[in-house]
Amino acid sequence: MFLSWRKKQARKAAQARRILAHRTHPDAGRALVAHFPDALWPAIGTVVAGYRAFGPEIDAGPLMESFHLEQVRLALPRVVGRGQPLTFHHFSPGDSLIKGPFGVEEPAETADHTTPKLVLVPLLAADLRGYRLGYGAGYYDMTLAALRKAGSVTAVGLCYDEQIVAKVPAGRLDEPVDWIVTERRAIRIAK
Ligand SMILES: Nc1nc2c(c(=O)[nH]1)N(C=O)[C@@H](CNc1ccc(C(=O)N[C@@H](CCC(=O)O)C(=O)O)cc1)CN2
Ligand SMILES: Nc1ncnc2c1ncn2[C@@H]1O[C@H](COP(=O)(O)OP(=O)(O)OP(=O)(O)O)[C@@H](O)[C@H]1O
Repeated sequence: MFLSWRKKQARKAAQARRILAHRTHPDAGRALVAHFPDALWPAIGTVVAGYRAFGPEIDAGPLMESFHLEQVRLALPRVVGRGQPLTFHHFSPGDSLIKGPFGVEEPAETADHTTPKLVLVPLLAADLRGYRLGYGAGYYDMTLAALRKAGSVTAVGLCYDEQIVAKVPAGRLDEPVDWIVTERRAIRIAK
């Protein structure tokens, strides 16, 4: 069956599961911090891309705040347009943001560009091969492909434990994450 159709079905099931998980674990974003692996904990000055949680996404805020307190440089993505990778821009907690497509908050176009070494990726569903589903626009696939081509980057998917499934439909263009961190554990994806 066509991959796009399988992804659409998987996305539907995953959306329902994520809403339920979000309701069940209101403190999950804080629990993530405790499970973030020491081996990945960024050094002072490292650029880390986070995200502003939208709807039932697991909250990356507490993890980003912990990084900020340790002088890690935070960045957030901006949607440039369909078929184009996201761009990353410096961000500090308290900076004003604007509403982008879907109502996701983003830095203004004028905010300084940066290239992250660590990217926190919001997951809709993921499997133990690191394959993931997102909104379906391919933005993170394109973005990770571009960052990986340009240099070394670590992609850490964040999700509720219930979002991990046996197998996510995946194809040639899908870029797996290197780690998955949930409110319960951290999983290193075997290479
Ligand atoms: N929290 C969070 N931030 C994120 C993402 C995410 O998944 N979660 N993204 C992960 O990709 C990017 C934003 N992703 C988007 C994916 C699709 C559309 C989209 O389909 N927009 C419609 C119009 C929506 C509307 O305004 O009604 C369109 O372009 O047709 C927009 C943003 C960057 N920031
Ligand atoms: N590296 C790429 N270059 C060009 N197009 C791509 C690339 N990666 C994915 N796409 C396209 O993006 C579309 C959506 O991809 P996919 O269904 O994998 O989304 P997703 O992984 O759920 O979304 P996202 O990456 O935004 O979270 C597909 O039509 C796919 O062909």
